Amino acid sequence: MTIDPGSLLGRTISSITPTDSKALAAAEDRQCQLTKPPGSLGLLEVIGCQLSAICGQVPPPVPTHPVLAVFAGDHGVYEQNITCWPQEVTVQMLINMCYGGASINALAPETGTQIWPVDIGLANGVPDAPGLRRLRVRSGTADFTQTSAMTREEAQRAIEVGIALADQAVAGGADVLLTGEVGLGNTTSASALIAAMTGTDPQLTTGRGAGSDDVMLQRKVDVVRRGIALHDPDPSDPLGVLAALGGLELAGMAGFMLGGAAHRVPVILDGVLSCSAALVATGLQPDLIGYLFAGHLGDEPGIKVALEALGLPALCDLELRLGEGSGALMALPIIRGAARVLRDMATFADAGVSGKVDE
Ligand SMILES: Cc1cc2ncn([C@H]3O[C@H](COP(=O)(O)O)[C@@H](O)[C@H]3O)c2cc1C
Ligand SMILES: O=C(O)c1cccnc1
Repeated sequence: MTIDPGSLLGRTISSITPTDSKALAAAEDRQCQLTKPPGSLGLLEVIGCQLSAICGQVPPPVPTHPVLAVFAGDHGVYEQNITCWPQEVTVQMLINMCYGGASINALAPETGTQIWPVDIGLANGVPDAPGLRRLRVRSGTADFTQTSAMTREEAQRAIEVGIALADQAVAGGADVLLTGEVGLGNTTSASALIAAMTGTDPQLTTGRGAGSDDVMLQRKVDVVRRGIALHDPDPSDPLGVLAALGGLELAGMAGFMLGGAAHRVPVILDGVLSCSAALVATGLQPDLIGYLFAGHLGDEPGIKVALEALGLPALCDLELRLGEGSGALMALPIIRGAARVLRDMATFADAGVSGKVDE
């Protein structure tokens, strides 16, 4: 793997350190002193401890300034008839997000989350729209069944767009980052990335995306197989895998994760697209894993495969199959709740509640 150590990606990778094991142990100790049977808050306790390990403090601060970056990109593999929607829906949905009409716009106010729509790789022109960030690296990927989706340089530049956005978000006060995307055809790219990075058969990583029927689903599996046969991707070279199979928005998400971890800020994954990006990003920097939360399980089979490989539990399952960042948004109150438990609960000693009876 050749990444220039002086590049933004190289510097970001080397600035990420493992999460704080002392703070983790202190948080675990505090969980046992709080007025509840130890472990009774289940995953909420695990999340709280992970938040402490991320920021190095017990209790951890309750995240109050969330930013959801929505990376939009088009896919050359669209040509293989792997989605049942017109390609122009990508740009149309990005514009819809700018004007407040997408699912994430409806869900974000519950947590005060800012939405940052980003053109990182749309195929065609994009009209002006409020809040749109124009950071295009190239105009859509190439069809990965024919050639590489993009060059290594483009893959790195797209990752660096994500890193720079995370830098900007944190500089502006963001204390938790959420990953989102839109890109018709992108579940095919994600299935390919997950299959390649985990060595799993594409039949097990490929799902129906935005509503493929049985025939289209089988075509998607075949397309993924062809892509993997053509490129023979090497999981020890995550940048090469990403360049071969795409997409630009997945690269942007990977960078956003790395950028968050470099600032010791938690990052919430969304569905199958961000899970595929997380495999690439943790391949580039394994210590990233301590900063990631898996927002939800969802319907796409690739999510389960990816989360098992990453070793991350999903925080909830609302049977979502939308993307955009919708599942990450729904997980945020759970993460906030976990931080509040460590901050606001009384200890047995403080509250005068008797401890467990020794047997
Ligand atoms: C109206 C609409 C809004 C969406 N918002 C997210 N997606 C989701 O569906 C797409 C992936 O599914 P596939 O791989 O089957 O094309 C991505 O854009 C993803 O964000 C949408 C899809 C549609 C149709
Ligand atoms: O898991 C997801 O995020 C997802 C599933 C289907 C379509 N688009 C996104």
